[in-house]
Amino acid sequence: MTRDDLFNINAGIVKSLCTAIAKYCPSAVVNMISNPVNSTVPIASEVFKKAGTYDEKKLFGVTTLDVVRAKTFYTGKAKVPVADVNVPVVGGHAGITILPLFSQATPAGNDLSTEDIKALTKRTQDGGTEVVEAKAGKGSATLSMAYAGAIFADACLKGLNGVPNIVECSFVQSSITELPFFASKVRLGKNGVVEVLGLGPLSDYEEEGLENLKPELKASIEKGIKFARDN
Ligand SMILES: NC(=O)c1ccc[n+]([C@@H]2O[C@H](COP(=O)([O-])OP(=O)(O)OC[C@H]3O[C@@H](n4cnc5c(N)ncnc54)[C@H](O)[C@@H]3O)[C@@H](O)[C@H]2O)c1
Ligand SMILES: O=C(O)C[C@H](O)C(=O)O
Repeated sequence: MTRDDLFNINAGIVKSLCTAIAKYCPSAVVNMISNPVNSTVPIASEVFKKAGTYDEKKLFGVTTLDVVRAKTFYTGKAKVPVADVNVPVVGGHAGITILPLFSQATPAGNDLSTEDIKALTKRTQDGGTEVVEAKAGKGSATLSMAYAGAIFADACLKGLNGVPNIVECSFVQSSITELPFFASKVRLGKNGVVEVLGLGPLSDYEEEGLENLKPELKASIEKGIKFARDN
């Protein structure tokens, strides 16, 4: 099962929860973790627009798990201390839409080959599946989810409390590509998003990944918008 297969069940749940958010806590910061995030965030935006409460600075898709995975796998290969590692992950939160930018990873892992980078990228994209397969029929990808969710929620709270320079990757309304929603580094502040940061310099491999992910991500976004408008 892919995250997209969850659409039929979760789209309606997300829509009803967002309808309640619009009614009872219309100015809340909403961290959307329900899958498929690439569609549920657009669903939420449509529900909030219809209710007149949409604030694009306060709607986030949680993609932190992809960053946690990219950092962990990179650390293992690059032999650098995990506590110091940073890897931006952009695009979306499903399969090839997850695009880790290992060319921007810090500290740099200078001796990583192109094949290493390709393998790390694939492993990050398939991180959830790897857990599901390891559990061998005993359930979903329940590894490090709470950890990732807590990192992102904590960053949002720090931003809301005025702590400066809080930056995390998240799937947000965006104009850094032609797609209306996109995950990239986002600066967080007292009202949610302060700034959606650009992608920075990409390697040829990442440029190719970026172009390859756009059709799937576009379709998932449009599917969410259509669902919200038709239901
Ligand atoms: N974005 C991410 O990184 C990420 C990480 C973890 C989980 N997820 C997603 O989060 C969702 C939840 O995963 P989980 O592991 O916590 O699942 P879970 O089954 O443990 O929990 C789901 C909860 O939703 C409740 N629920 C069901 N229908 C509801 C409704 N109509 N209204 C309100 N609540 C309802 C259930 O009672 C249950 O408590 C899934 O869509 C999963 O794919 C995403
Ligand atoms: O895939 C899931 O079910 C949860 C989460 O989105 C993940 O990346 O593991």
